[in-house]
Amino acid sequence: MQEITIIFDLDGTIVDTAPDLHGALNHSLRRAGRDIIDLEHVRHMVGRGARVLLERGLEATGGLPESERFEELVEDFFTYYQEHLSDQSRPFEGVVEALETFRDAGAVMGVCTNKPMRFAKDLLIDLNLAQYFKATTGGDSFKVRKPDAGHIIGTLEAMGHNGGRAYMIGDSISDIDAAHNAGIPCIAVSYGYTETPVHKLGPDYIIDHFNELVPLIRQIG
Ligand SMILES: O=C(O)COP(=O)(O)O
Ligand SMILES: [Mg+2]
Repeated sequence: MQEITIIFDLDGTIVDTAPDLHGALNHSLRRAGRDIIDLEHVRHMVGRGARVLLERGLEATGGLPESERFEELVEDFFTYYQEHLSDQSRPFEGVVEALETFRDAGAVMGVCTNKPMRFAKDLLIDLNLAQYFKATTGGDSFKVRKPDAGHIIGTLEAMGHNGGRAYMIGDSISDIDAAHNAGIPCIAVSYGYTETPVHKLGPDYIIDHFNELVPLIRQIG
């Protein structure tokens, strides 16, 4: 494998975070006197960060409250989620093996997520994944975030990218658009949290299981 740089999305791509996001969202919806939402519905709401997730949850259960109340709920949601980041969230099958293989092959790896940085950092530590990544950037690391090219470019810079081959691996339109906006190819996973199937979102390659990633990258270089 030639020297390669790989940027991974987090939620829905390398870690199945939906169960804990679901738990935190329902905690906040109960606080707001709303109905709770089922897991399948919540899976499709993930992708634009925790704040947008809460916004979407409230919109789906009666609408957004006035802004002061909304900010209180955001704070409460963040506090609860911080304490339950890795209760049930686990790496998808094949992820650890692939990261080991890439590391042994000398690939430089990073994480580019729209999740707030403090959650991303703690979650990767909890799951023993932080060791694989040269840099992690969150939805609040820069002035912009995915799908803006600046989030990918900032992540590449933080990884010390030298201009060689780079790939983005993601599950949503934000990942695919961000990669393309930054001029790098995107490999989409088909099992993630997007409502629209990824084949309709224009990725360069699609994998259905993480164990397809190493052979694919070996093949395309
Ligand atoms: O938490 C989110 O909404 C998005 O996170 P992701 O960018 O890692 O998919
Ligand atoms: Mg994602």
